[in-house]
Amino acid sequence: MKLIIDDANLDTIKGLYEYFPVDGVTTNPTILAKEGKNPYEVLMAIREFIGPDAELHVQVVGKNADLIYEEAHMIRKRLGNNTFIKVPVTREGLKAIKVLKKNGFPVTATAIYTHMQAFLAGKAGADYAAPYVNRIDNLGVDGIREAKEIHDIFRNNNMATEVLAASFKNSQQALELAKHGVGAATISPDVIEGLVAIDAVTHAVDVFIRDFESFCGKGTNMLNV
Ligand SMILES: O=C[C@H](O)COP(=O)(O)O
Repeated sequence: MKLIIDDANLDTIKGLYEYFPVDGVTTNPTILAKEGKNPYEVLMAIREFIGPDAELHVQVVGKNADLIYEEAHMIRKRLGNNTFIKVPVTREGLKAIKVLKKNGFPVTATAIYTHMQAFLAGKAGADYAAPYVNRIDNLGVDGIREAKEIHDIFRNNNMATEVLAASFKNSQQALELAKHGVGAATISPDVIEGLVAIDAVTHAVDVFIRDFESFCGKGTNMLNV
C-alpha cells in the first residue's frame, strides 16, 4: 500500500519525507486554501521538493467536463506529467475522466462516497478511486468496509484501478486497509505521526536506555563505551 501525504504545507511535507517512507502528496482545494498563497506557487514548490517522478495529486474545481479538461491541461503544463488530476465523481466528472484517460492523463477519481461511484470511475478508466473513509463513517456507513469492498469490486472485474483511500481519523484505519492490500492511502500529517506514536514503544525504548546507562554510565551509547 502506498502511503501518501494529504497536505500542502511544504515544511510539514519535508519533515514527513525525512522520517517516513512516503510515496507522494495529495491535495484538495480546501488543503490548498489553508496555505494562503497562490495554489500554483504552493504546488510548484511541492513538485520541486518531491521531484518529477513522485506522485502529486491535484484536484480540479470546474463543474463541467470542458472546464475540467482545460484545468487538467494547465495543471499538467505547470506541474509535470506525473501529476494525477483529481476529478470528483459527478456526472460531469465521469465524462471528464473518460476524456482525460483517452488523452493520457493520470486520473484520481475523488469525492467517492458510494460503491457505484467507484465502479463507474473504474469503468471510465481512472487510475485511482478515492473513497472518503471518515466522511462515509459519519454518514452511518462503515467506511473501511466500503473501501475494502471497492478494492474487491476492482479486482473481481479485472479493472486496473486502485483504491486510494482518503479521509482518515486514526492510524488503525490505515492499517486495516494495508492488511486488505488496497493500493494506497492518503493520510493527514497528524495521522501519519500516529502510526508510530505508541506509548508502549516509547516506554520500552526508555527502559532499554535506562538499563544501559545504569550499567555503563549516563550519556553512554554504543559509540563511547
Ligand atoms: O481529498 C480528500 C481528503 O482526503 C478528505 O479528507 P478529510 O475528510 O479529512 O477532509
